[in-house]
Amino acid sequence: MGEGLLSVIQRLRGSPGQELRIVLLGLDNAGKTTLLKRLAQEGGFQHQERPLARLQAERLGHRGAALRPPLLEEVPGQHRPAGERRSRAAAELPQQAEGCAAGRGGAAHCPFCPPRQIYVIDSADQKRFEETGQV
Ligand SMILES: Nc1nc2c(ncn2[C@@H]2O[C@H](COP(=O)(O)OP(=O)(O)OP(=O)(O)O)[C@@H](O)[C@H]2O)c(=O)[nH]1
Ligand SMILES: [Mg+2]
Repeated sequence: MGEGLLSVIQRLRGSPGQELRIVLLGLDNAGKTTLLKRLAQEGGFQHQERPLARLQAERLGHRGAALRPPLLEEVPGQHRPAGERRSRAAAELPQQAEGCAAGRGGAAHCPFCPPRQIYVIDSADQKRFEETGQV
C-alpha cells in the first residue's frame, strides 16, 4: 500500500531547504492515519504527533533533520455533516499555509504554499462514495 504514492512524494521532495507540505484529507475512517503511518515506515520518515491550535495534526519530518518543516500532516475526518467539513477546510487550510510561510517572507516566497493535498477515499466503503464526493 502507498508505494506509488511514496515514489510521487519522494519525487516532490525538491531541493535542500525547500519546504514541502502535504495534507491528507478525507472522511473519517477513510484510512488517512493508516496511510500516513505506512508512508512513514516505508519512506523512512520520522513520525511525530503534535497538537495544533485548531486541529490535531499528525506530522512527519525528515529523519535526522529536526529543524526542517513537516512533510505530511493529516486533517482528521469528523463525524459531522459534509457542509461543516467544507467550511472547516476552507477556514483552516489557508491559515496553515500562512503559518507555513511565517518567517520566510510570506506565501509568495514559499513554492509549496498552499500545501499539496492528498484526498483519501476508502474504496471498499461504497455506501459513502456519494458523501465523500460532496466534501
Ligand atoms: N481492511 C482495511 N482496513 C483499513 C485499511 N486502512 C485503514 N483501515 C482501518 O480503518 C480504520 C480507520 O482507519 P484510520 O487510518 O484511522 O482512518 P482515518 O481516516 O485516519 O480516520 P480519522 O482520523 O477518524 O479521520 C482503522 O480501524 C484501520 O485499521 C485498509 O487498507 N484495509
Ligand atoms: Mg486519523
